[in-house]
Amino acid sequence: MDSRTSSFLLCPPSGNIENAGGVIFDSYSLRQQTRIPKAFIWPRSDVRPAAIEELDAPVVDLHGFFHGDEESTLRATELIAEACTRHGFFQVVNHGVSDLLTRAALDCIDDFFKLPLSDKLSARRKPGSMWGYSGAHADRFSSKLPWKETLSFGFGDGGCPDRIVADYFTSTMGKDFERMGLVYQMYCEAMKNLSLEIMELLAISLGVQRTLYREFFEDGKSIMRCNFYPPCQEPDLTMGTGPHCDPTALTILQQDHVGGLEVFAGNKWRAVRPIHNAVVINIGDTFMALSNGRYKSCLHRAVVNRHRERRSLAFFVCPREDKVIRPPAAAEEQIMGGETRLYPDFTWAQFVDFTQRHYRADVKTLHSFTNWLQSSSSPTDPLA
Ligand SMILES: C=C1C[C@]23C[C@@]1(O)CC[C@H]2[C@]1(C)CCC[C@@](C)(C(=O)O)[C@H]1[C@@H]3C(=O)O
Ligand SMILES: O=C(O)CCC(=O)C(=O)O
Ligand SMILES: [Fe+2]
Repeated sequence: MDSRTSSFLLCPPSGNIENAGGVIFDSYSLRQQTRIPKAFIWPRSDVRPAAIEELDAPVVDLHGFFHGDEESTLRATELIAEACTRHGFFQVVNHGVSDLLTRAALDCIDDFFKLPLSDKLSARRKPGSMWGYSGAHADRFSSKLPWKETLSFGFGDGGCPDRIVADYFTSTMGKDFERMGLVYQMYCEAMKNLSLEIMELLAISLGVQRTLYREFFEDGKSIMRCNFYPPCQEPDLTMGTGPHCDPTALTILQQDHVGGLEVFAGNKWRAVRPIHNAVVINIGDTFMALSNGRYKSCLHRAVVNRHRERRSLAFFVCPREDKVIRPPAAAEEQIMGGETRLYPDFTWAQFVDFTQRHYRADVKTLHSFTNWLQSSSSPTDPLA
């Protein structure tokens, strides 16, 4: 039998495990095989060509902005405007997130993903939920499986006091995870605060009222995702995370020092070298729609390597689910500039539902969603 057809159903000491949604991914047992299963092999067009050059994107120093220095703020917003108009990607330093907290959040990735599989499965994502543990999304997809394990959970809906993350860890995984829950509770609070500061910079860079996007997003419920990418014996055949634009509005990504994030810009894949004390900011589909396409949703992917594990923390900023995504009326002139609308009105609830129940997010999610919305509401649709 071709070794690639061997099932990657884990055969942990406790024997086979079937979950409600299909097979389970156990990177440990997979790594013992000389070849990766066919389900993890991606089309050549997704994996090749490898990135050779590095991405030339600004590293924006937030120190002056945080201290009310108007000239430094203006410089920051000019760098942001140019980067977001081109490829939707920049990095920030002096962002105010404690290095100790960042290190603790990254270390907790190892603490969780190195647990025995049965412990991770106690937190496995349940069908219909975005929260929980997932191995290669093997319970959702049957091909183009990403070589990664993820742990996702929600943060904040404006309610106070917000202990939603800390409570999630203890209620789902038990008292032993209380510290991990507190670390991620504090990390998400820091990410939310930083995201609202970035929203102010985005508003200034677009020439709209400074608090416009802060107010739009401050009562939103964001999504936190811990990514763990095991080493892979055939790294050139698979993807850690395939080419995609984030459907959300803004992503704050903390990567470790290993490297693997790539951005498609200037008609080629470019490597994003990790910068110590910097975090990545990328524009997502929802903010591209809010800006009527002025700011680009960043096309990116994550590759894996043969020898080193890689970890990343992705904080996905979302608006409240019922908020209508359209260029704000108060900024009509600055955003639209007399141009026509590129995208129909939609709510975040509709879009996220599309990515979870109807469509696997990829390089053209917003375009596919727009077509889906319009076809399902067209008068010819008998179900309309
Ligand atoms: C709304 C979302 C869907 C995904 C998580 C996220 O919160 C933002 C990024 C999306 C994703 C990472 C884009 C690539 C494909 C995907 C399936 C993945 O590799 O995890 C996407 C996430 C998802 O769970 O659908
Ligand atoms: O791990 C990375 O560097 C990128 C992950 C990513 O793009 C995502 O989770 O949406
Ligand atoms: Fe992403």
